Amino acid sequence: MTKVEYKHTEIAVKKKFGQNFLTDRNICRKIVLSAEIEKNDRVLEIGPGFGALTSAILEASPKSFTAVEKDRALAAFIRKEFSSVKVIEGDFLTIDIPDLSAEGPLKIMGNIPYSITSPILFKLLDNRKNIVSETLMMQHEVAQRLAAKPNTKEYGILAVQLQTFCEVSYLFKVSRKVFRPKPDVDSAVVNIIPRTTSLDENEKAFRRFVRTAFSQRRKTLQNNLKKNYDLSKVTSVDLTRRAESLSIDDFSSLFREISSLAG
Ligand SMILES: C[S@@+](CC[C@H](N)C(=O)[O-])C[C@H]1O[C@@H](n2cnc3c(N)ncnc32)[C@H](O)[C@@H]1O
Repeated sequence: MTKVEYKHTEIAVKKKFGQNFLTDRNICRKIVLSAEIEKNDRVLEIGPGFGALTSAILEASPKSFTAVEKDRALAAFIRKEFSSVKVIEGDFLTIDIPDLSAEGPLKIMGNIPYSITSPILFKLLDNRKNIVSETLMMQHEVAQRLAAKPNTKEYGILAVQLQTFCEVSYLFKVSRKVFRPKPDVDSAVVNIIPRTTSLDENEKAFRRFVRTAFSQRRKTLQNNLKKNYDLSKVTSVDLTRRAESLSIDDFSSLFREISSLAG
C-alpha cells in the first residue's frame, strides 16, 4: 500500500480515486494564472487532495471558493488547512451544479481523477449554462483528444461533441515526474469555455448523430449514417468522406440539414 504524508497527515493512497498529488508549486501557479481568476469569480475545485491547487487559487482571492473532495481524510484536511474554503465531502458526479451556482456562474478548476474524466467532462458540458470556464488537468492523451483537429488520429466523438458547444484549448503538458505517487502517464492542462450555439436545443440528437457518424471509423459517412438518417437530399457535405475529415462546422451543417429533412 502506498502512503503519502503531508503536513502531519498521512493517507493510504486510493488508486480508485485517482490520487496522484501535484508537488510543483510553479505548475500550480501556472495553472491558476491560465484560468485568469479574478476577485469577482466564484470558483469550484474538483478533488483538492492536499490542496496543491487550492492554495494557488486562494492567492487569486476569488469571491467564493468551494471544493468537492470524495476522500473523507482529505476533505477534513482541506477544511482544517483552508478555513475560507467551503468544503463539500462528496462525489463531484452527484453534486448539484445549478444549486452551487445559484449566486453566479462558476469557474471550475481541478486536477481531476483520471478514471472519471469523461463523466466529469460530460457533467460539466450538461451544466455549461452555469459555468464561465473550466481549467482542468487530465491525462495527456485525453487532453489531446479533446482539443484534436480533423484528420488526426485523436479526432473523434469527444472532440466533436465538446468543441461544438465549447472553445477547447490545449494549454501545456505536465510531466508525470511532478506527482506523488508517480502515475504511468503524463498530464496536460486544458481550458474549456462554453459558448452558446444554435444546436443547444438539439444537443442530445446531435450527440447521437456524432456517435453514429464515427461508429465505424474506416467507413464513409454514407455507410455509417444511412441506417438511421435520410441522406437522399444532402448537399452540404460529400458523404463519401469519413467522419474524421469533417470540421466542427461541417458536422453542424450536416446535422442541421439532416434534421430539417427528417422534420
Ligand atoms: C489527481 S488527484 C489531485 C489532487 C490535488 N488537486 C493535486 O493536484 O494534488 C484527484 C483528487 O480527486 C479526489 N477525487 C476522486 N474522485 C472524486 C470524486 N468523484 N469527487 C470528488 N473528488 C474526487 C481524490 O481523492 C483526489 O484528491
